[in-house]
Amino acid sequence: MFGVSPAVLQLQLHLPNMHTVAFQAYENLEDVVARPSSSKSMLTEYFGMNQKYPEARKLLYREFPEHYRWIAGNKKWQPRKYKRSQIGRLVHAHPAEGERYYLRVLLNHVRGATSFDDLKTVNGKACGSFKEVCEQLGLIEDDRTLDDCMTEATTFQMPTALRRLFATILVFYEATQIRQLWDKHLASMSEDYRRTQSNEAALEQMVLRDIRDLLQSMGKDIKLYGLPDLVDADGSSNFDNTEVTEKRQVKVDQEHLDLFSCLNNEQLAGFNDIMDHVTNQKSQSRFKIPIKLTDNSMCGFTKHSGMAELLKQASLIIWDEVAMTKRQAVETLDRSLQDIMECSLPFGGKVVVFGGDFRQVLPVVTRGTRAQITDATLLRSYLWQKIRKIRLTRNMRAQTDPWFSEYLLRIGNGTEETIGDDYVHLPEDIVIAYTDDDEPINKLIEDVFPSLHTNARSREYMSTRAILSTKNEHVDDLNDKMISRFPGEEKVYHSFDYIEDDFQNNYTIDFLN
Ligand SMILES: Nc1ncnc2c1ncn2[C@@H]1O[C@H](COP(=O)(O)OP(=O)(O)OP(=O)(O)O)[C@@H](O)[C@H]1O
Repeated sequence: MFGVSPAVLQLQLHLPNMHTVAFQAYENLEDVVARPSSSKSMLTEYFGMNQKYPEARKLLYREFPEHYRWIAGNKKWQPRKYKRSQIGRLVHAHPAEGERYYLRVLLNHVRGATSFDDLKTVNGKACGSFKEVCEQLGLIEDDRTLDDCMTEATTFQMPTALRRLFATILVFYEATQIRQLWDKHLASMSEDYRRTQSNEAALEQMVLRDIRDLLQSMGKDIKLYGLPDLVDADGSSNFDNTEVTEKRQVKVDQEHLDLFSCLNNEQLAGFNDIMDHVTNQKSQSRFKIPIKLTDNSMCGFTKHSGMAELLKQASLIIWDEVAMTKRQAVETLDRSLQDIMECSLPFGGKVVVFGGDFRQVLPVVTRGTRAQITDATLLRSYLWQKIRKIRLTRNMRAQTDPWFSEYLLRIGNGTEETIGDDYVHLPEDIVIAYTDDDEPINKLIEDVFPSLHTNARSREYMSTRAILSTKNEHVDDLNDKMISRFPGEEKVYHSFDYIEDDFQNNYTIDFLN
């Protein structure tokens, strides 16, 4: 329930010749590269405009969209006839990206650059890198910047993100005062561990171990950086690794354990069946499955990572709502577990429990046919035959309404009488009659959100009801109608784009809004 005004245009940011070029799969790459438009981007054309028009040079790159319109099809900037409120935002660049980050700093401060080389020239003298230009113009200061970077990050990032940032700084920056940086930021980097560990030495070891693992994943050794000694630096671990420690610390609510006594017969039989296969402790998990799935993809953790260790130790893996998961994701986990466990049984011999209902939502296959969607489900996997099926058929959610519960089951099982092939008759009491005006929508809102005006501030009331819709435009329409029924005045919150005396570029736009 919010809007952004004025509209924002994302501005491309790239080093020379590193911009993206779109092409069709069937096109010849040499032809694509030779095409004149392939060498153009928002940034190169911004330089081009500065070469041609002196008035353009008064603007920063990010101010450009307020005065010029980007014509994406022709890849060119065109002066705006009417001033329309659109503002530009340079896409984010992390300091660890090096030159691209410094290019971003420069574009945010230098007006009228006519080329990358022009941007690299200070007082007529060519510099070797964008970083050097930033230093010459006083836009960055080395170690202080790193300290500022960590300090800024502590205000809005979680300790895990801070540890990653610290490791990144070590790898990508030639920081000279690493130990001071460590001492100053250790407390923020260990904040999450502090909840379960009060011993300072042990805390320091926990953070060090994380940093070691992060550095290792970037191909570096923690011993290079002069940090405090790591007790288990040789790998003879006195401690478990982070993933295992965290999961072992998860406390299960008594309330949840007590649910066991309420299980119905089917549920109890299923529970016993599963527990027969499991001896030790439960563990739910996340697997770092890659987004692009192929028949050979593997999970994104290495065999010696914390995640692999956690999976090795897990007695049970639960994967819920598997009906909407592409089978390739499950097959990826199968391959990875076989690899980790060095065992060719399905899932490397681990007990995996899948929950789901194929009568509910199936996987999303973009513009897929019915056959392609079905093919993406676990039902079509080589694994399906090997999976033991436990069926839960009693509807416990609607048990106070046996008629509705039976009705849903009949629809799910395809035994409810249909009109044509696809339509079923809905009971009158859940239908709102359609008329050509706003009346049905108003009635829907009143049925789902009765007395909205008086209840709008109740968290319980607002969080236990929702209206679902098929299209965004309907959602926007419903939102507008509902907001107009809210008590109180509408408020507009403004964000700030820059801090006036921020000469060191400590507060980037992304941080401010
Ligand atoms: N044995 C039981 N006794 C009482 N209530 C139960 C029992 N089993 C389930 N329920 C209730 O039924 C509702 C549905 O349970 P649950 O979410 O576990 O079902 P589900 O099959 O996973 O649902 P979905 O199809 O949405 O995934 C919950 O409110 C739960 O508390």
